[in-house]
Amino acid sequence: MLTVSVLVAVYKRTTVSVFKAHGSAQASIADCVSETLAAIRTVRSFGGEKRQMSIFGRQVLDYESSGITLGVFKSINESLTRVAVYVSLMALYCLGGSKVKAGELAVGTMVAFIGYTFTLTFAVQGVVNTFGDLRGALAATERINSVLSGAEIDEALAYALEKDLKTRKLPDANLEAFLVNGSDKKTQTRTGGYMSSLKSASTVRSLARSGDICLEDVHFSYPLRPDVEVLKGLDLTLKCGTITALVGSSGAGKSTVVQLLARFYEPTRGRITVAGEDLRSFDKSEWARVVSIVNQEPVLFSVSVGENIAYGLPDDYVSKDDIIKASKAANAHEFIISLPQGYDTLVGERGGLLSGGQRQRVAIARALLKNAPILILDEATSALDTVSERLVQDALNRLMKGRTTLVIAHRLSTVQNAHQIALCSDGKILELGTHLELIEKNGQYASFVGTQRLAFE
Ligand SMILES: Nc1ncnc2c1ncn2[C@@H]1O[C@H](COP(=O)(O)OP(=O)(O)OP(=O)(O)O)[C@@H](O)[C@H]1O
Repeated sequence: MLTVSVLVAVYKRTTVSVFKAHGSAQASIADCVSETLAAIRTVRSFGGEKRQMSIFGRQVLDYESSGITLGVFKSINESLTRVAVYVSLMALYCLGGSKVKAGELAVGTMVAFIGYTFTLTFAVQGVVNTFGDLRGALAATERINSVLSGAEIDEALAYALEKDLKTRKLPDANLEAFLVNGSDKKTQTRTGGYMSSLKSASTVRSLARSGDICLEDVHFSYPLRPDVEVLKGLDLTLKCGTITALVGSSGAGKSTVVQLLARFYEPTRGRITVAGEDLRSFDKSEWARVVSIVNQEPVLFSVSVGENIAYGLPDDYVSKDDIIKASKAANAHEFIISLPQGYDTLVGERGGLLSGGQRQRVAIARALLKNAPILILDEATSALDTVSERLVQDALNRLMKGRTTLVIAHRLSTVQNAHQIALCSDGKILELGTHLELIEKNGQYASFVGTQRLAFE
């Protein structure tokens, strides 16, 4: 038994790295598949199928070889354990037999002893096997912890989610008990403190409806590149209910402004306010309810068209009439009813069964249904056919009406129709005014329009 215990200790030390390698080989395969499928259009457009397949093949082979190493370790452990057990039994038979022969031990006692030894042996073997599984689980947990320890807790989001969980009934009582009561004391104290300083949902909505949005001396560096300042003291006011077009060369920081407005990140210095209130005093999930984002490549989920539109209000009951109303305003109703199952037609992985223009109109319908007072629009650069383009533009015009809109503009028509144009360059706003004002100024915007005119049109 002592031998077995020593073997268990040795096994514990030697197998950690083998379990880890096998676990990470498995994770790499999953990463490769999900990443490839998520970016399947890009893979296709670059003819990268073969490359992705060879990466996948290499990872499967790595998984195979780490699996074989793990199998060898497990077999050695099993063999050694068994050898140790049977050697112990043999010693027991020899020693017991000689004692029985010498008349020092009764046969019954020896048989009972052998019986107990077998029971003990199986129990120890069970422990060793369970221990092996435990090693695997510990290696996986270590990996999860290393990911979690690298991520900073977003207090605003943590608070918002926790509050949401407490107010909503979850279908599974165990899940609810785990999620709601699972947060530790430290988190509760921290979010409790945070909670008291947050504005209510109705205040957020009314401020967003009535106030200007101001970016005041905003500095920002991405967490993964803290030494590179992307925004360097950016000032910009988005007047309530008007359209601001943001233009600038690639890498100027336009998308970064959008990410800060959406509060995917917070400014490293400076602040963003709405009606004079710092956005940081709003609960992040409440802020998300007052901002709609329509991207160049809208993300649709692989459910029905109707469900994709209803996703505009994921927590509310949305009637079919509301969905149809939003679709009509987004010029999407006609094409949706011509689909095989109308609003119940599945759109496929990331909306792959719809055309680019159709996907955009579904996304616009979703935003119309959400009816948020602030709109962020990343205008599509990819060319649509003339009819589709007109339908999308028409739907967008309806969507922008009366909302505080920031549009990353790629078309001359959008820029011309905007109430103001902000030219972003090297993380700052360099020029601000209407199209005519900036053309008259004959500065960077004028030359930008001159050189990019074809791209705009
Ligand atoms: N997640 C990120 N982590 C680190 N750096 C980033 C990240 N996203 C963007 N950047 C960097 O920030 C700078 C500004 O990028 P941003 O995407 O805001 O530019 P942009 O004006 O929107 O460009 P484009 O018109 O090409 O989309 C770039 O130098 C870019 O490399």
